[in-house]
Amino acid sequence: MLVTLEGLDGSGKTTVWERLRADDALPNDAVFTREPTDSWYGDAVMRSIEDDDADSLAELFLYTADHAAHLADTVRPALEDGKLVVSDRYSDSRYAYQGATLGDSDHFEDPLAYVQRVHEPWTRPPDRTVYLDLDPETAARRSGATNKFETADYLADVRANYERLVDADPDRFVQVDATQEPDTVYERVLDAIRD
Ligand SMILES: Nc1ncnc2c1ncn2[C@@H]1O[C@H](COP(=O)(O)OP(=O)(O)OP(=O)(O)O)[C@@H](O)[C@H]1O
Ligand SMILES: Cc1cn([C@H]2C[C@H](O)[C@@H](COP(=O)(O)O)O2)c(=O)[nH]c1=O
Repeated sequence: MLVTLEGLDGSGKTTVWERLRADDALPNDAVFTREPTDSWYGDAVMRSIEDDDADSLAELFLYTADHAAHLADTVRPALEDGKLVVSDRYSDSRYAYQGATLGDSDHFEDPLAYVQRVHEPWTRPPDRTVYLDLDPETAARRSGATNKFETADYLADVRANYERLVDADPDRFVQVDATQEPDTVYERVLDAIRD
């Protein structure tokens, strides 16, 4: 089973993911993974994140290459072994974030739908996605605005894209209010995974 954690920068995904990894409530052979990955594909993505002038379309394909390698090297093998996989960010991050960065492009009428079409023939959709919902101002503040994505204006567009994804697939998404206390957020996420 593939479970993904999604949300704006600063919504608390990594905090929850690290706590899940340390918690014996989940199977002890569960695989904890993340995107961008810890690989040379992920390194290329990180270089792009740090480049304020990176081309948005080129950046989409860097993230997408990282996802393809992540699927081949980590996600599919673990699922074939019957393991639970918990990923901190996954394909919905591309749909929401690159769907927003490509919003200024003349090439696409609906950038989010385009990014989904790029993935559709070969990706492995999550079985459950926990969406940590947070307002863009708090997200920008919590994340420390350390990269070009971490501004309230941009994150407002990303949040609108996440909301569209949640509305389109209500059976897969479980929405958790990320303004709650960390312990409460954690319990809600654990319930969603156990369910
Ligand atoms: N429920 C919460 N309430 C208040 N602060 C929180 C909560 N959860 C996490 N934080 C704090 O917010 C900051 C960002 O948390 P975290 O790194 O887990 O977010 P993230 O979603 O993984 O962000 P990014 O996508 O930028 O990596 C950290 O300082 C963390 O301690
Ligand atoms: C996977 C993925 C990530 N991003 C953005 C979101 C963040 O601002 C950075 C790095 O992610 P982290 O969780 O803060 O380490 O990259 C993106 O735009 N598109 C993606 O597919």
